[in-house]
Amino acid sequence: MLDEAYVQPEPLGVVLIIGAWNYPFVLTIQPLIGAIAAGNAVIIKPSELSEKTAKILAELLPQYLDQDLYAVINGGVKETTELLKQRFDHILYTGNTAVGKIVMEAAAKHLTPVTLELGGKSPCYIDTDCDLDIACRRITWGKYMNCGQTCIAPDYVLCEPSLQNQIVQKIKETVKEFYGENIKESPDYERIINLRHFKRILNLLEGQKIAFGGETDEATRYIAPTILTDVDPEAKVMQEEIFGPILPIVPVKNADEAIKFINSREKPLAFYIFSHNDKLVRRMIDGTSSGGVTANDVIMHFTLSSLPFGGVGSSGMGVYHGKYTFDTFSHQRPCLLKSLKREGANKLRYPPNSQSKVDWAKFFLLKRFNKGKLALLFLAFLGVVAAVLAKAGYY
Ligand SMILES: NC(=O)c1ccc[n+]([C@@H]2O[C@H](COP(=O)([O-])OP(=O)(O)OC[C@H]3O[C@@H](n4cnc5c(N)ncnc54)[C@H](O)[C@@H]3O)[C@@H](O)[C@H]2O)c1
Ligand SMILES: CCCCCCCCCC=O
Repeated sequence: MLDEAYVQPEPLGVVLIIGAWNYPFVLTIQPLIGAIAAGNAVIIKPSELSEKTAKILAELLPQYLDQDLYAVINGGVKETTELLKQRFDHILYTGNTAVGKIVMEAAAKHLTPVTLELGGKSPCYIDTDCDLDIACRRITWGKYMNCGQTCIAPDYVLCEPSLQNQIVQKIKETVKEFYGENIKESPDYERIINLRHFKRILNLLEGQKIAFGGETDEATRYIAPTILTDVDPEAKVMQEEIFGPILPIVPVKNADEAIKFINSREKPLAFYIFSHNDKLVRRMIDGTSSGGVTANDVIMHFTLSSLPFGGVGSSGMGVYHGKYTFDTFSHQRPCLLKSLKREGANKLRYPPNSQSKVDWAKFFLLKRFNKGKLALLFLAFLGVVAAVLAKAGYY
């Protein structure tokens, strides 16, 4: 009561931010803002795959920020491997899980804490009690945005078999509304980042029942918005994060089977559920685990700076966004400021020990007062009297 106790956030020191290519600006600048706010020096390593953004970041940042404190280092695996040999005070890495393990291993050599923003297969459950038109519109937006190359895109849909054909039909209509008759000509429909990823995604289509889309063009790395139906949970397309414009629909009997399905796999970065039934929404949230959740929409939890963003299990560790970025890049230092006066009150903890000291300690630790509210009130009263006396200098 008489001492001062507070938490003082302090900068960690030098922070390394390694970005991914799919949203190369936001995935480096957003953490940078929080790291600067928390008082750190920062090294940014943008992804070499989005080479033009990497170049422009290296050109622009030194024009606005102190070059001694904030540096951009460009390069690929070789340069990043060298960088990771250095000692940092925190590393925030965004990218795939395999490289996440490499980053964590390198960080462990210096006991450097890490925030790993990884990926995974984010499921999307559509309930029968749902406005299918709106659900399919929102899913179409979140799945085909950036050509499916979004960490929190709904990876696959789980629904009762009776919904499957309606979902295909409604997504098909929405794709036409968003991108027109000739999707290839749409200025709003993107392409796959490179040939390696293009081939990887095509490989996932092998042996699948294509209910919509499926057209591809290697020369421009175009893959049409595609839907697969009656997908076998063991199929290749269900074993890895798709990160492309392919939406598998896996029929399940009901919500309980969907929960079991989700829980039998690695913890995803996001979980989506569409339903009018609030109780079901809560039950599915309580019965599963994921980095984040949006109900009756997709992606949008990412946009709220009031919510922490991050993965769990194989989809990552640690969080950022808004104040959470500041916290991630700070040490929360607990400070207790005591006075050198009132030594009498401290005698209880000094030897020689005695039963009476133990009894008094129990008294102050409230052990005796867990039964009656009256006793607690009495103790609070005693505390106030002691504080007043101490302030007045009697103690
Ligand atoms: N959680 C999130 O916020 C988030 C955001 C975007 C992407 N992702 C995930 O990232 C993945 C896609 O990104 P990616 O991994 O293809 O991006 P990427 O290829 O750009 O790699 C990410 C970063 O790791 C570096 N890197 C690559 N190989 C390395 C190695 N061997 N050693 C050290 N550093 C290395 C790259 O230079 C790059 O800066 C997906 O799984 C996606 O879900 C997650
Ligand atoms: C309003 C929509 C904003 C979408 C931003 C999504 C960024 C996802 C980062 C992971 O890939």
